[in-house]
Amino acid sequence: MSENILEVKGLTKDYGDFVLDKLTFTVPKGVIMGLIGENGAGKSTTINCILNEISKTDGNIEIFGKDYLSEEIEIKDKIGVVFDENHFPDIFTPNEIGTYMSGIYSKWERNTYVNYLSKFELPADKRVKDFSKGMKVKLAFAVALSHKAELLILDEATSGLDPIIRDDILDILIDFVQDENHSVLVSSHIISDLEKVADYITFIHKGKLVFTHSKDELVDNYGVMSCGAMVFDNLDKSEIIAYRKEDYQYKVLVKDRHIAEKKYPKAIVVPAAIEEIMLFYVKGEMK
Ligand SMILES: Nc1ncnc2c1ncn2[C@@H]1O[C@H](COP(=O)(O)OP(=O)(O)OP(=O)(O)O)[C@@H](O)[C@H]1O
Repeated sequence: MSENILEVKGLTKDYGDFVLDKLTFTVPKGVIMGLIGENGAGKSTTINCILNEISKTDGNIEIFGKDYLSEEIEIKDKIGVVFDENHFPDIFTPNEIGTYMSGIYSKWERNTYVNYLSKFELPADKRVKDFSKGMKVKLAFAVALSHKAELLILDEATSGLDPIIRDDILDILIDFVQDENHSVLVSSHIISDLEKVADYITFIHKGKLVFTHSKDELVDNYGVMSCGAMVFDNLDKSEIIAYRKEDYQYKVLVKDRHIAEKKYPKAIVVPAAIEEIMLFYVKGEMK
């Protein structure tokens, strides 16, 4: 059995004016993979292709070592999904949704579901149409976490939640992957949340993969160097990912801050936060 829960190889979706272009990344067992990118980068397109909600133009996707298209029912049974919009018919109550889900998922756990409804303070007998947006998302989490899923796929799911419940959800995700057999693929604009919990980060920009790295590798190695024009002019192009010119100095994103520190003692080099790395790639200039 593969050590990867999800393998995406050369995934391409051509919308004409937008192309998700030969995206390749893997989600190993036991990890939380954060998917980042600007608005319109292609995160939802990637997730929708993975879930076969839209058809791909090209490429290969394997989940649990299997081709989605040939074993969709078995695979869907083991995936918990939360989007930022409501999944459930408005006229149902959480109790009715629980009954319905027990017929959908082979490993539905009513007690777990009832416990999550209580933990998330969701009224079991109120219709979903009268729920707030955050309550609907919490309900989707309760369902996703109550059928012994092995893979959670969350598309911008936590953005509408308050910081307290978001923190609870992050703890739940960390717990979820503890047994080393479960994984999470989570897209989010709240990069600080991903910084807290993700083991890997996959970054898409304008439909193309920028990188897929372990978070430790990013945090340990990437750096932002502040320097004057003289140092900047002498920098080797190959050492720089991108730079931004400020009033009196240059800010430069470097892949290996330890090398930069030694080589340019006059410059100040600090670790790069993931949000900064993303900003440099999207808004920075290349030398
Ligand atoms: N059904 C569609 N037909 C044509 N183009 C589409 C369709 N769905 C998405 N797109 C295009 O694909 C591109 C990527 O959109 P996508 O929703 O994947 O981005 P995203 O990274 O999830 O963005 P956001 O952070 O804003 O949610 C956009 O240019 C969008 O217009």
